[in-house]
Amino acid sequence: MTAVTGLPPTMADRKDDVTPMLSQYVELCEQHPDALVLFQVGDFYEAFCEAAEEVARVCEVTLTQREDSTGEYPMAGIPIDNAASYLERLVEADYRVALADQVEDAEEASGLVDRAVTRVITPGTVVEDELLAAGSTTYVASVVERDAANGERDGYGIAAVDASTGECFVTTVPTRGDVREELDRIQPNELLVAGDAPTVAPDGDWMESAVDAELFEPTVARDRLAEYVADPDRRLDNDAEQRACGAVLAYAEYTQGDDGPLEYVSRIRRHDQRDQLRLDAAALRSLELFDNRGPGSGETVFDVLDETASALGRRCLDRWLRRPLVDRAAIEDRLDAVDALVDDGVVRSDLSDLLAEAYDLERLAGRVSRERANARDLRALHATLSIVPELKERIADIPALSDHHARLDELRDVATLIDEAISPEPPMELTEGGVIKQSFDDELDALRTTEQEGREWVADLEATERERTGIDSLSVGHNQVHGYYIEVTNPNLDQVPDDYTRRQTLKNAERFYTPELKEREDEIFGAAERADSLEYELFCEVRETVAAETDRIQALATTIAELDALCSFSIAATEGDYVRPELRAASDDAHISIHGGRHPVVETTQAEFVPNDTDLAGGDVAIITGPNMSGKSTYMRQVALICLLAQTGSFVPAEAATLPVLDRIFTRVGASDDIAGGQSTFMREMSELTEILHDATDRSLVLLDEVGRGTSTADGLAIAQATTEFIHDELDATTLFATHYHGLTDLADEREGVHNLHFAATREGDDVTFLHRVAPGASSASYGIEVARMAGVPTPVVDRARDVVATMTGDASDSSVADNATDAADSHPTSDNDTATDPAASAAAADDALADALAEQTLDPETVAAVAAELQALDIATMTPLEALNTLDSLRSQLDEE
Ligand SMILES: Nc1ncnc2c1ncn2[C@@H]1O[C@H](COP(=O)(O)OP(=O)(O)OP(=O)(O)O)[C@@H](O)[C@H]1O
Repeated sequence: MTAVTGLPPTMADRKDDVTPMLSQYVELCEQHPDALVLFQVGDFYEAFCEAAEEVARVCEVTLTQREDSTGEYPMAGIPIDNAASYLERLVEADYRVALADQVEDAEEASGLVDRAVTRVITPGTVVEDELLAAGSTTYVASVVERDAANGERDGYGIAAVDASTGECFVTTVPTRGDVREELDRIQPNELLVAGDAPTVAPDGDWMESAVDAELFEPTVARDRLAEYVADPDRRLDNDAEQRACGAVLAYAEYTQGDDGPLEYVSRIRRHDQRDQLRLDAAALRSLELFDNRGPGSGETVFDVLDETASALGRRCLDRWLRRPLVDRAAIEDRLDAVDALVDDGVVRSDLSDLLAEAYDLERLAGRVSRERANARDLRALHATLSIVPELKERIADIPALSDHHARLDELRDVATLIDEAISPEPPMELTEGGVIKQSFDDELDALRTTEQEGREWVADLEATERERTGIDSLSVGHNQVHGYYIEVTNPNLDQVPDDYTRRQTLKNAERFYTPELKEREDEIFGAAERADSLEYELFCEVRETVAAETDRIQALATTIAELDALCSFSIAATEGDYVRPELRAASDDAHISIHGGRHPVVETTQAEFVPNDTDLAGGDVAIITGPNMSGKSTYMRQVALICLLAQTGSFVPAEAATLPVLDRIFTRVGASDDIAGGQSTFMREMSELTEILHDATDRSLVLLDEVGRGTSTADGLAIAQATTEFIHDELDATTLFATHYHGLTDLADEREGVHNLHFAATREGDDVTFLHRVAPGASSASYGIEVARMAGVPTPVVDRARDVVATMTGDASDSSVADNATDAADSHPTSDNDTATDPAASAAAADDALADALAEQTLDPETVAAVAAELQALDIATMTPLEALNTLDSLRSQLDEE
């Protein structure tokens, strides 16, 4: 089903013959051709014709038929009071939803109520609290290629804005690969593109939104930016940054109802890739920082570290993990603060308790500035401000937090204003009174007194009139239609005084008013009405005064957020038994030295996690071998994560760690771990490898996990070996390389900086136990068949596989050759064992022998052709390993029969 935006086709056909109300709808639809327009009719947002069908389908609401003087047409509506969940569905279905609200009071409107689009809701610019997860970020981003023809250097300008908090930043990156890396880090919900502008949009989880190319025009963009920063040319690095940033801001303005610049976007930050530890997309993914796609698991590194108490802190932690630091002094500052909080359990828990009372100041500031904050929001702001003095007091004696102490602005003026002006428990509605406190405004107090006195007078009226008239059953009441009345039952009507005027006749009684009651009534309602609207005016004034302090509120939000993130690090460190890493001096090489290191996530899932040491001098390459499932990947990731966490300022899961400040972490996981994607996975693996070989430096950490396995064994090994040699000889990047290519381990003999490490396993009978302990030297057996058996591969296949191994190692008489390969790791803890007893070496020899034998053999060309055709027809990407193994076996037997 194609999406329905703008004017629904059926409505377009009859647009000249619709009621005035629908012609308003037509006009608004035409003004928003890319959005699905929801049109307020009373308490509902309605859509018509094809748009109605779509709303009914996506939101699962009833499709009805509306009939008016011009005919019948489909209509579907969602209740405004409960719109959030429906809007969420529409946005999830990739719609931009334009809300056309009634912008006049229906009772006051003369004729048709005026409507206007007040908000366009899109995945990247949602600001409604109900639609946003607490502590999350929602960015709309855009990427513009630099104009080489214009004398600019190659590269791309990237900008992103979070319309709910006003956070806005730009950066410039040199290559397309870097664009991808930056977008993976930002994780925008929406990416703006324009056909006629040099926008770039790599595939990703974001929704692509086509916008008018004009937004990217250099002069248009610069003019827009000038509304936000004093000197765009100085603040932003180049034309592409300006164009990208101008466009995202224009789009954010459009979605907020096009009321001009967003005041709460008070600064535009520039990120420079060189100022942060760079993580490529593969690293973000495979280190499972934010997303754990592993089977049966769910926790991410973020989850383990997240002990934040507030949404502000959560967002800050997220930012820190996405952008670890490279500035030693800044890292040490954070570590000092965490250290101090680890040492002082009382302050730590007090801080955490206090921070839990902080509301989301970043979003509050956004709402205040957009004039969307209600009285409860201001009270929430006040509640947050009121914890600041105590926060200050708590951290006053901690030197490592002196900067935060100085930055904690109590915003007393704002706090006092809100406290004096806004009722402690105000209603949601702003126009029905109860918002402004007594004694804040004399005129308001006078009006409320008049109202109050009037009501008291009315309350006393019953007694007074009973006495005056002698009618004991006389009562005073009020209803919406007739206002105040005096009710007298029919039997007493003869006692009614002359100044009573009849207002309403009931079955058993008559209702009256007196001139004075009428006068009081006018007074009461007049005063109440004026008071309500005065309250609204006063509220708006207070909100405006607060909005003028947006910068200070945002600065306070940043400080509180940082304190929360630091506190979270200290809690995670205490609970997880982490230590403070020691950073090497800048001049030292990239030597990584970890004692008793652990993987922060895997250790939480294992009853007994085995800690492992790491000692890699800068530029060292560790070739890691070992059976499947023995812990190679976990080990490599734990080394990378320990380095990464240290550079975010966190303590690390180890007994001790002395670490360099890295510039980049690269990870490449061999093909078939990400089978999806269409592109040949091997091709992708190689192009990612290319990036490493171009960009890694002597301060980079490179993790290679089974790189090369997407192609034939010989080619794979050749590539793996050449890669290792290049990294070692040319790049000097510290590298961990997990591989099943045992041939690679020979490199350790040839090159000084190449070491072998292996993971051992023990075997008893058919049972393999993994020790998960890293040891020097190469592993001797791969235990692949054992793992296949443990995974449930049927016995005939396992047995056959053993036979094949046995044949290849030239020992056909012993089908349990794998058993013979007792754990060489235990008996030969170092690799360089005698090749004659090394099954890996004998397997290689067997390979050669088999190849020779095959070469000598004369096979029937027809059979060979048939096997080749069958091989070519295989759709390997969709086969299970078991099917592959069986097919291979059957192909082999066809040749064997020859
Ligand atoms: N140090 C450890 N202590 C305890 N358990 C561990 C340890 N390391 C890994 N494990 C467990 O072993 C499992 C397999 O680890 P991992 O994926 O690292 O193995 P691998 O050698 O990389 O396997 P493959 O070669 O198949 O990719 C992990 O999911 C975890 O449950």
